[in-house]
Amino acid sequence: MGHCAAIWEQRASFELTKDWNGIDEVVVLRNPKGASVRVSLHGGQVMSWRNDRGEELLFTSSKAMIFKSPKAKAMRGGISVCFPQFGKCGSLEQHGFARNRVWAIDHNPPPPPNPNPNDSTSLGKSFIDLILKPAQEDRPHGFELRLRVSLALDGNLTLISRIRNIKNAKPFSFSFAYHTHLSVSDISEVRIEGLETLDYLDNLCQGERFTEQGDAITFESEVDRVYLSSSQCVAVLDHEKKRTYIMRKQGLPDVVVWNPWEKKSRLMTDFGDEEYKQMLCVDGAAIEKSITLKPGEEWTGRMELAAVPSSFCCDNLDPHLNYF
Ligand SMILES: O=P(O)(O)OC[C@H]1O[C@@H](O)[C@H](O)[C@@H](O)[C@@H]1O
Repeated sequence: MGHCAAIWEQRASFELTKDWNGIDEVVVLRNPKGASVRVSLHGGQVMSWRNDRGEELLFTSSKAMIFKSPKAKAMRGGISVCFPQFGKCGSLEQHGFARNRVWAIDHNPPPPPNPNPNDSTSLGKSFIDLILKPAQEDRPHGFELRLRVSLALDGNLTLISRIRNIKNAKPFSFSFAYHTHLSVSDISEVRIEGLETLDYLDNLCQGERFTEQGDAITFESEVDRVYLSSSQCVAVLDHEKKRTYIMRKQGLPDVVVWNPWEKKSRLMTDFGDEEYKQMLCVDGAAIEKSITLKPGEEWTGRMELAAVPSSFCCDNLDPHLNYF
């Protein structure tokens, strides 16, 4: 294993390339097996995650508007960062400003505050560190948001966000989500495991609280829910593709599940009428209980995604296990 890691580290690299429209920079991470991840500096948004067979694992709308100016909205698809607000719960634009801003590459990120000796976040991985600092008018103002996006040798994608309240700033509170658009073969063939029996807030019923009735979640109409206090592991099973996405998370107790279904899809200008069939949003999030940071404090939210053959899941997945 040590030998493999050494070879991998020599080869680990990322390329910095210009986006298709020549305006926004995109970082491309590759692993030696051919898996890749593309991250835009616009929004710190993950735009693509491909496995070693070149299959795209994230959904992007064919009508997605690619950022055409620094003020452009987030692209419809991939994984975007919702900060400091989730949805419309606050005075800011939907899902906060972080996904609409141009981030910078962080060439010298500070070490994590409480390093875990077993944490191999950077070991054997290709990664990029990005940073977002507040604009003059931003509230909260005293934050620094760091995002590490890494691609492992096994093709797993990990996002680690660290939000710090800088010294001498006022305490502030925020919500957070990794707005994750998974690519699925057919939404009616998909089910989510790991959220059974949980309470959820239903955004289609003014945020009213309900309890899931104990079955895996399947889809036959619009869904827009925030599942509360979930375990660290959630699985999305795609029967037709025989593929399972496994989401492991830390610091992100909630899980948003969203599919606009037919009627709402038609109202979205950057989304095809039929594309709801090929997309499912499952977001690792901290929404119900907002996070509060005093000056000098830091919060970390980590989400790891794996895409494995479904046979792996049946035999090996226990959503209640601690995978970290
Ligand atoms: O169009 P946006 O801003 O990316 O949001 C899409 C959806 O994102 C989900 O996370 C929300 O729960 C939905 O309410 C929202 O409609």
